[in-house]
Order: sequence, then structure tokens, then C-alpha cells
Amino acid sequence: MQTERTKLDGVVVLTPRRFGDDRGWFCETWSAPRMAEAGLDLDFVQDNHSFSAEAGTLRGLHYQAPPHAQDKLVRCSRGAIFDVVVDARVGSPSYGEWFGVELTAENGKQLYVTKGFLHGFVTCAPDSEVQYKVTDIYAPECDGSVRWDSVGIDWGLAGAPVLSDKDAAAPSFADWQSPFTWEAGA
Ligand SMILES: Cc1cn([C@H]2C[C@H](O)[C@@H](COP(=O)(O)OP(=O)(O)O[C@H]3O[C@H](C)C(=O)[C@H](O)[C@H]3O)O2)c(=O)[nH]c1=O
Repeated sequence: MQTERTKLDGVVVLTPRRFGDDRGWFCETWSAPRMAEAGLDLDFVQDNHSFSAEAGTLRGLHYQAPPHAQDKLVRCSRGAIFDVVVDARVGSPSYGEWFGVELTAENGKQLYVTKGFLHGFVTCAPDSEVQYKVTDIYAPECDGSVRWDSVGIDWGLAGAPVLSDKDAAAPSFADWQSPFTWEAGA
């Protein structure tokens, strides 16, 4: 498995190996020992799977606040997405900075993001499916959103995105009080 550190600590791009043959290919999309070898020794407790019919569907920027903050391992199993994370850890040297990467069914790339980040994606193709593992259960009382267009992210959108009512009504990053704090070396 290839691992690429990013400009943000706690955010890693992973590319598991694909074994191709005349039929197609096989890939271990997640392996605890492989992740531990990459320094990502995590206890995932839930798998999520979302389908978005239209290209330009934007889900985010989301988080779960402590005590149910989540680490996430995200991949695109059909179509393509531009996956984005924003450092929301108060006190972090990169607070408010964002990182994005194209995850597609074709490139097989995955994004790991630790607790304390906002997460969102925009679909780059119709009928795109995203599957991701999280390290805490769904806790609606801790679930929150920040406006997708309040962090200066270049989503590569040609027009207005398809949004949920919740995301359309989210506060801006500047008006939002992050529940996350940065712990040096954590
Ligand atoms: C996240 C979640 C949602 N739900 C239910 C709640 C709603 O009735 C329905 C849709 O939820 P929501 O509109 O929050 O789904 P997304 O907009 O895809 O949100 C997700 O997308 C961004 C990119 C994320 O990183 C988060 O995991 C998550 O916030 O699924 C559950 O039952 N369990 C869950 O873990």
C-alpha cells in the first residue's frame, strides 16, 4: 500500500495495491495490519456508504463533535469525487487550511483524516458512490455542518452545487465555534 503524507498532519492519502489479471483486479481495500504498518492503528466501528445521482452534488463540510469525534477512511467505489478536509483544531498551526484530492473508482485512492477536521466532497461524475469507515458511531446530537463556501476551497464547480437543506443553512467557518483543540504531537 502506498502512503502519501500531505501538508496537513493527520491527513494521509493511501493507495492500496490492485492485483490485475485477465479477469480484472483484486484489492484489499482495508487491512488492519497494513494500516498499522502505515502508523494508522485505528478501531473502525462503522462503515458508511452514500450514493449521489448528480455530478456537482456537495456533501459537507461535516464533523461530529467530541465525545463522538470520528477518524475517517474515505474511498470512491463508483464515479469520482473531489474529497476535501479542513483543519478545525483550535491552536493548530494549519487551522483553517484545507486539502483536497480526487478519489475515483479508477484510481483507487483513499483519504485518511483524523478527528478535528471538517470533511466534505463534491461529486465529479453522476451516480457516484462513496464508502468510508469511521471510528465512532453516528451521534446526531454531535453532528454538525459548516458552509462549504466559507473556507476558500476551490471545489472546481461549474455552477451551484446540489446541497441538502442542512448544508445550505450551515454557519460560515468564521461564525462557527470549533469544538476541537489541537494537541501538539497527538
Ligand atoms: C452520517 C450519518 C447519517 N445517517 C442518516 C441521517 C440522515 O437521515 C441521513 C443522511 O444524513 P446526512 O444528510 O448527514 O448525510 P451526508 O450529507 O452524506 O453526511 C455525511 O457526509 C459527510 C461527507 C461526512 O463526512 C459525514 O460522514 C456525514 O455527515 O442518514 C445515519 O443514519 N448515520 C450516519 O452515520
